[in-house]
Amino acid sequence: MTDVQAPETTDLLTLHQLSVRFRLPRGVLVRAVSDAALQLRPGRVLALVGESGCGKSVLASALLGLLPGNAETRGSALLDDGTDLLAAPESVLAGQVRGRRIGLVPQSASTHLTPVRTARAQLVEAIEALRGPSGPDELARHVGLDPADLDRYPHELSGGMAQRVALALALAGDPRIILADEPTTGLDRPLVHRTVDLLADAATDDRAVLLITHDLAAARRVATDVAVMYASRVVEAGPADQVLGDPWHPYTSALLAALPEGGFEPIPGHPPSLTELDRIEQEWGCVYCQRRPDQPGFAPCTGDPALLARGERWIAAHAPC
Ligand SMILES: Nc1ncnc2c1ncn2[C@@H]1O[C@H](COP(=O)(O)OP(=O)(O)OP(=O)(O)O)[C@@H](O)[C@H]1O
Ligand code: NI
Repeated sequence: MTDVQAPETTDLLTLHQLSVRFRLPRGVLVRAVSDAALQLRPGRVLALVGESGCGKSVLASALLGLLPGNAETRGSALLDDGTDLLAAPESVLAGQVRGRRIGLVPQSASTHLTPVRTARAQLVEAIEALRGPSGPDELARHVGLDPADLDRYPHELSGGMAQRVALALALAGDPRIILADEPTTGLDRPLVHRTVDLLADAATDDRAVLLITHDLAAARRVATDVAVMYASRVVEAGPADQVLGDPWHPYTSALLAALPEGGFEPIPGHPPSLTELDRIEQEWGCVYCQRRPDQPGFAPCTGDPALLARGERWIAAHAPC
């Protein structure tokens, strides 16, 4: 009898020490992403959360090869076929990655659509350009849209319908990864819920979803995994229920305390300037220590932000308490 082995789950995307910095005039360096190490797995929704300006969108742009000319990258971002998104030429990124391997859900579905053409015309164009395997009606049904609604112009679509069209467009090239950067900006709470639920449904087809958001409540609703980013670093990552239910890093606790159900306690102070991180890390060990030096029981970290891991969870810099 032969042993039956469970199939290995392959990560669809693996980030190794991904770093991005921007070179500004007069030798100033902006450290936007520092040593990010993350995995996207089929069937899972990874929420990347953190305050405005911590580097979430820069990380997304790095994965899509859409960084501006003054950006420098280090590390790697490997697709399951070995393609390194940081090293691939633009011809590969444009022809094989964007839309085909990674579908992008825009920040604002309604403004993303061309106003003078029906949803169907735009979807058909995307399917043809990406040589997608599904027709427009099939994609519409897949995202819970009545195919007849594809014949509407964008201004005739409700917010929820526009979101569904945007997701259908992102799925047109049948990508295994969906990347959504702040897809709920400006939406009311019920539509936020419907939008993230729709993304979570996309993950159930063995896709991976990377949901970038500063809406922790939305992340909690659908994420299977959470990565918390602060001042360019992922400071804590792991299964969503564990990270959000029992945070290890004080920054994660602080983000949760700022939610209505956490008591609306704003995080004191401000994140540091991303041009100052080298100096702050040298002085304080970790940048979050510098923000909250007066917190009771707060022992500043020393040395580099070494990773502490237990099972699927890990944090940087702060020992789990
Ligand atoms: N081309 C650039 N040159 C210099 N700095 C840049 C450039 N692009 C982005 N940055 C800086 O990188 C940092 C990270 O920005 P990013 O947009 O990734 O933040 P974010 O976490 O996505 O915030 P938000 O939640 O507001 O979208 C910011 O301080 C931003 O000013
Ligand atoms: Ni610290």
